[in-house]
This record gives sequence, C-alpha cells and structure tokens, in this order.
Amino acid sequence: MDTHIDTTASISSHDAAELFKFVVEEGNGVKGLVDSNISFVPSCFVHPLHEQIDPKQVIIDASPYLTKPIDLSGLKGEDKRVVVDELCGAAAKLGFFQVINHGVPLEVMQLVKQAAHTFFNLSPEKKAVFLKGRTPCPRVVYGTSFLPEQEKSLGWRDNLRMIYADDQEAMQFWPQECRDAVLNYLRATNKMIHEILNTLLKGLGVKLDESTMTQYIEDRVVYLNYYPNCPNPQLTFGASRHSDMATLTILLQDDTGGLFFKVEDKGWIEIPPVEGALVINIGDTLEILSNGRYKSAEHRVTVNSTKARVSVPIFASPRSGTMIGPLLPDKDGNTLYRKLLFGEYNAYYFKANNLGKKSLDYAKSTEDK
Ligand SMILES: O=C(O)CCC(=O)C(=O)O
Ligand SMILES: [Fe+2]
Repeated sequence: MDTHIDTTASISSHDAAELFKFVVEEGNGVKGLVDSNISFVPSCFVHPLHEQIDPKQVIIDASPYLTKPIDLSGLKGEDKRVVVDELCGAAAKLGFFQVINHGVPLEVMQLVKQAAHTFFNLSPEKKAVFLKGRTPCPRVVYGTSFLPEQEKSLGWRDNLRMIYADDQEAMQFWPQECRDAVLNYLRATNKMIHEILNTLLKGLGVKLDESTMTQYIEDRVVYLNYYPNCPNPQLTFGASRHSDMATLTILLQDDTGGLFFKVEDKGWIEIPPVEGALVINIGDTLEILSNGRYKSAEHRVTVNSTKARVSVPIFASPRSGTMIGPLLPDKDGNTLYRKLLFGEYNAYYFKANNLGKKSLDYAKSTEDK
C-alpha cells in the first residue's frame, strides 16, 4: 500500500483524507497506523471531551452490582433454582454477566483468540481482499471502526465480520487462517445459547416451544475484533457507547480488559477478564421481547498504550423476516414496545448509527413515544 502517512506530526485536512484512504479504503486499518509507528492519535479518532471516560463515573468497587461469574453447570443440579435466579436477576438488573462451566472447551476459546491474532497479523494486502466491495462474499467483510463513512469519530479497532449462512459457504469464503477456529467456536456455543435463552424466557413465565424460541436466535454473526495499542488511549475508544441489536451477545475477551458497561444513573463498570469465562449481554431484541424486563445495557471499549486486545462476540439474533415484540405485558397490561420485523429494526439501527440506546426508542409503542 503506497499511501505515505506522516506518523510524527499533526495532520492537515489533505492529510486527513489520505489517512482515511490509508486506514479505511486501502484496508491498512488502525493496525496499519500503529505498525507505521504513529506517535499520536489523529483527530478523526479523537472523541469529543464529553464522551471520554470521566474517572469519577467509573465504579471501582463493582461488587454491589456485578455478580461473580455464574456457574452454568448448576442448571443441571440441585441448585438449579439458584442459578436460574442469578441469570434472570443479572439480566434484569444489569444486562451483563459472565458464565463459567458453560460447556465450551477452553481449547476452542484459545484457538479462536489465536486465530484472531493470526488474521490481523496478515499483510494489509491479504486482509484487503475482504474489504467491503472487494470481498468474494458479502457475508464476510474486513473493515475498521463500526461505520467509518458515517461516524464523527472513528474507533480504534479493526474487525472481521462473518454472517454465518452454512458450513459450505464458510469453508469456501471465510479466510482460511481463521475459519476452522471460528466454525468450531460457533458450534461449541450453540447449546449454551439455547440454554441461556430458554432459562431467561422461563424466568419471565413465558413458555415457548423449541422452534418458536429458536427463531429468536437462529441467525449468527461473529466478529473478530482487534484493538491495537494506542499512543494516547484517553482520547479515543475501541468501540464508542452502544447497545447490541441482537437477542443475546456471547463475548469472548482476552486478558487485557477494557470492556465497560453502564449501570443506569450510577456509572460505568469494567467486566474483568476471567480465564475460561464468557461474557453474556442482553441485546435490544431481548429487551423488546421481554417488554423491558431484561436490559440491553450500553457498553464501550477502551484501549491501552501497551497491548493489542482481541475479542470475539457472537450476536445471536432472529432472521430479518421474524416478527419481534413483547412476549408479555407489564403488570398493568401495557406493552412498552411495539411489534416489528427484526429486519426493520436492523435497518434502522444501522441507518441511525446513534450513540447509546437511542435506537430502542424506534421500537417503543406509540403511546410511549
Ligand atoms: O470487544 C468487546 O469487548 C466488545 C465489543 C462490542 O461491544 C461489539 O463488538 O459490539
Ligand atoms: Fe457491543
């Protein structure tokens, strides 16, 4: 890639266009910048002051809020009731929790994190094959930030996004450096995803047959996220605050740390890395299905100056043509959200590119608007 980037000084608007070309269009990514020894954070990555993490808003002692990782093996034993209460309680109170003894082998998790490093350590030319508009299959896309053409401030993150259709397509089109590890990880998490949703719905008193429940989680999108180390981490984010659109997100993080979620009216809590644990968060779709009982929490990712971080989220969602809406009313018989096709919500979510949880307002019942 021959664009020349001045990596030592502040940059003019001409250079800013060159930088966008280098990072986004040519596929060098943020990693390409860091590999060229950039010594400052270019202005397109600098987030407004009011968005930056205010240390006063960070809850250092999370123990009153965040439960210890929930042991899913308990769902099969005598303590089942306790585990069900822990899961449903965390989903209702915070929207974020961690699970252990979830049935996903440690080796499968290690291999997929390793695969993320292998992919992002490929040359820019090899990764650029998967850029939007060039990729051999639109369901596997390599890129940077979230929606770089739309965002006011870019994220300090590159990623590879894979929408799973079937094994054959994955074997043909996903990068060979990571496809087996990602497919194994997808397969290994399947049962746990069903178990968690089943438990959460039962906790609401909602009884669905298996095929009806499955339609809320049958689509799988998986990201390999790569957050390079950053010369001035206070100025930027790996991912700015957002809520996930999915029903459930299953997130594998490495031991670096940096994922924060918001406890409404209280502050931000970091999800501490726990070896072998998976992070589960409630997405907008489950907030809608549960009529607001389960919370889709805002979260964001900080970066650091010393170490690249990888994470591997799986977004389990309905298909576009599936109708979503509250499965139960509140105690007064009202519904906070309206019925809409998941595809309609999905289109709005990406078009709006709103910060925080504003996208959920779109799905509110008209009475509540
Ligand atoms: O990397 C993380 O810890 C979280 C990533 C995330 O929130 C996302 O990809 O939606
Ligand atoms: Fe997220």
